[in-house]
Amino acid sequence: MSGLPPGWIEKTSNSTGKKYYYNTQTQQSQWEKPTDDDVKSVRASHLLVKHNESRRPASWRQDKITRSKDEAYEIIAGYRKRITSGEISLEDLAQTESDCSSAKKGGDLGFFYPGQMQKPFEDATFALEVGELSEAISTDSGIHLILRTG
Ligand SMILES: O=C(N[C@H](Cc1nc2ccccc2[nH]1)C(=O)O)c1cc2ccccc2s1
Repeated sequence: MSGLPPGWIEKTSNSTGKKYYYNTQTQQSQWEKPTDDDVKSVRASHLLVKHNESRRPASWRQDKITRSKDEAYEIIAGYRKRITSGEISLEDLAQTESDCSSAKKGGDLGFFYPGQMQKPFEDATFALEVGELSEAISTDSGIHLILRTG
């Protein structure tokens, strides 16, 4: 396709008048036109615990979410211990406990590129190795645990 992958824009060099390409997410620039396979995508599953400051304090499990942000952090810390001890998988725990609509799919969000998810979530996910579990990550949606799967 003639367009550019997400996050890339075309610019013209002031000195040479030549076209070059700039990635607004990574602040990198290059002369070559980026192709889709240049932009890495990642796959992740997550468990979200919303709180009363969440952008949408409601979910499939609770019409009105009233817990505080601190309580949400405590709950996530407890879930993280249970997952890292091997007692339960993130996918199984997300099924019943996640306040995201992805809960039914064990929290699987599928593949995504830079610029598609809220920045703190994206930065945390791209910093993980495949198979690695994040610390508690806060976005406007609530507090997340993220497992990078691809
Ligand atoms: O934004 C979503 N759900 C929101 C909660 C939420 N906020 C998020 C912020 C970053 C990553 C995942 C997130 N999920 C909701 O249900 O209120 C998404 C649900 C799904 C389901 C399948 C694939 C992608 C997505 S993104």
